[in-house]
Amino acid sequence: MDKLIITGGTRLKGDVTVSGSKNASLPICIAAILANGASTIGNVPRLRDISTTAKLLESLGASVERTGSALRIDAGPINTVEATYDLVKTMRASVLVLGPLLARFGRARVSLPGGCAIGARPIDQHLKGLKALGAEITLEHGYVEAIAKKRLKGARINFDISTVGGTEHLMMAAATAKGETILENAAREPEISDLGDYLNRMGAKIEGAGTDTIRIQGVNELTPAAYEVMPDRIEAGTFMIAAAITGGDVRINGMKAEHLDALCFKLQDAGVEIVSRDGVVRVKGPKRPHGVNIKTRPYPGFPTDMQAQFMALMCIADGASVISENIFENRFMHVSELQRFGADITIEGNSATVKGVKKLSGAPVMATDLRASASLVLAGLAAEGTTEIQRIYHLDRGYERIEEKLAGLGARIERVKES
Ligand SMILES: CC(=O)N[C@H]1[C@@H](OP(=O)(O)OP(=O)(O)OC[C@H]2O[C@@H](n3ccc(=O)[nH]c3=O)[C@H](O)[C@@H]2O)O[C@H](CO)[C@@H](O)[C@@H]1O
Ligand SMILES: C=C(OP(=O)(O)O)C(=O)O
Repeated sequence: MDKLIITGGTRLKGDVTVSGSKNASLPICIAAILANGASTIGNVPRLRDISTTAKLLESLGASVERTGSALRIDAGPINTVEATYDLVKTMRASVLVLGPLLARFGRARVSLPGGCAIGARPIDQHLKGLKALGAEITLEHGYVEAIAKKRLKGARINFDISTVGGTEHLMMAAATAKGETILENAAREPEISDLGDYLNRMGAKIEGAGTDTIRIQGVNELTPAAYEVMPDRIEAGTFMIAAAITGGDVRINGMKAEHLDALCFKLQDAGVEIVSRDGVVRVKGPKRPHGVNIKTRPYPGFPTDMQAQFMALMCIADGASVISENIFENRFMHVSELQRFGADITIEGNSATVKGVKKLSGAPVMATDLRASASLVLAGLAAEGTTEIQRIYHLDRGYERIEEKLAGLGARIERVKES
């Protein structure tokens, strides 16, 4: 197992380029199942979750080849409709194969994803929607079995809560259903619009992706298509905080600033300078940020996937901040690790009060989930002395070559094999 060793205290400076979005690549690669042929998906990051997706698609019979940042996914040869526990347990998004398999083959058997470090994460909204489209669903031996005796049929589906995966899942399943589907109270994350654009490129008729009402006119079939995935807004946000927390001056290339408005406003409130021009976002950190409160919300609110990283920044703020997590019930795993750096944080219910300290000091810590790991890297960059982060396989799920990119900005960071 690899670990990261960081010697903190360097102001980051220079240029960094954002990779393709993990959270858009996953549903888009899975949507390729819907066409009987080969789609080429560009700007797909090299990440552990993407290798898991490739393995999952191959386990169904598809062929997946990578050339540079593009994946060619030939879903023509798919001959199995079962996604096993071994694959689904390592990546929750695997459950999204259920709808496309059901739509194309009339049946599917997919392991229940179960909970994970950040919460229980049920899929009731996904299943409610598939049932509304006419699927018969049974749960047995830890698997969801779905059967559609006839072609799925369009329906009006009102989500009880805002769910990104649920919205994506039903867009895929409804794309080839008979008639019209209307998704109400749909999630509005940019990755949903990206999936909608890819599906439309395949011949789907989807309007309103990115708003809370999505209208889908079912088509008879989808055809393979080429597509370029959007930039990763969470990776971009993480680099913004890396600049802010080190008092650095970093130019971030290839990001879409408009996807990160909520984060940008909060960073500016904290005293961070942000200038966006010609597709480049320049971020200059203050001597010391001010304490700022945040509440995580579905898009366009403050993203839960940036909560841990923002908390790392608040650990060295001048003043206190209250950070409320409203999306996942257990997304404060990083708190006990940040405390090892000397951070002053107390948790009450779904809120953490962070009293900024002047300096963090490097410490041995352990990564517990993807964004928690990113917060430890950020704290390590700001801390005095050396930080060792173990279990960084979590980080490799979502950040492409993070140590190389940070080293390119002057960070003293190296990956070593754990003995
Ligand atoms: C691969 C991917 O894109 N992952 C993102 C996606 O996860 P994911 O799609 O799993 O997140 P959801 O938006 O579905 O979950 C939001 C909340 O709804 C709950 N819920 C969800 C579905 C359901 O059927 N029932 C239910 O109760 C979840 O437990 C959670 O508390 O959106 C999250 C919220 O922005 C992000 O943190 C993840 O990075
Ligand atoms: C929680 C995340 O991913 P996933 O939904 O794949 O667990 C994330 O990207 O921060």
